[in-house]
Amino acid sequence: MTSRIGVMGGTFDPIHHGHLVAASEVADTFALDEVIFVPAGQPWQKSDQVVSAAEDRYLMTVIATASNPRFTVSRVDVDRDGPTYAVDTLRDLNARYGDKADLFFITGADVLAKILSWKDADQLFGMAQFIGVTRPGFQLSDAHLPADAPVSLVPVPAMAISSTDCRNRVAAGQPIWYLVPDGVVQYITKHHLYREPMAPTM
Ligand SMILES: Nc1ncnc2c1ncn2[C@@H]1O[C@H](COP(=O)(O)OP(=O)(O)OP(=O)(O)O)[C@@H](O)[C@H]1O
Ligand SMILES: O=C(O)c1ccc[n+]([C@@H]2O[C@H](COP(=O)([O-])O)[C@@H](O)[C@H]2O)c1
Repeated sequence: MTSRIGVMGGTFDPIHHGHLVAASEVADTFALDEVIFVPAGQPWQKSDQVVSAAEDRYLMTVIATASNPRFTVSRVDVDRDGPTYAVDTLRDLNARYGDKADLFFITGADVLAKILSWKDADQLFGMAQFIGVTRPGFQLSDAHLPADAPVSLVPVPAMAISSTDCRNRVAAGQPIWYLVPDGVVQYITKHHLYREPMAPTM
């Protein structure tokens, strides 16, 4: 039988409850068997900002998803050298699963609006179905996509949380409890993340 597998790509710096709620809602709506969270290795469209080490972002994603039996984490983008492109992510995952799985690539409304700027954008829609989820402050209609693009637009519970806000709150000494899973708060504290300016990693 063919599995239905969601692919939730992100920088996850840090992963927060907006990511988790979106993945959970899409898994329910589309009867997905699994959602694979895929932390980006080098998110090239964020090259103007400092991004934490991939290993920290990967480990926080593992911690955040550990309690959900349908959630898994892939190292496929973290372990690939160079800028992270979804076309490589989907090629690697399609090579791994072949005909055994249908892939559903999940993005927020802000990211969906930029998808035509991605590497080999013309190939992407043949490699997975795309699911754009609602996100406070962004309009799904901002994504001007080809009429025949395999994109579904899905409302999810509104979570006005961003990784940027979480980082800024930590730097300002404000709490991030309940914005991110408890284990992620503890990881950030233990590893002193976001407390002071970080050297660029790419
Ligand atoms: N609150 C949210 N609701 C719905 N989707 C979200 C939310 N936050 C992030 N996403 C989506 O999750 C994916 C990964 O997002 P990302 O890791 O870049 O988080 P972010 O909060 O947007 O980070 P940053 O503030 O650093 O830009 C993207 O497709 C993004 O649109
Ligand atoms: O393929 C690309 O060129 C591309 C450009 C920007 C973002 N993406 C993917 O979109 C997902 C969300 O990325 P980000 O940077 O918004 O965290 C993640 O899986 C990225 O690899 C992909």
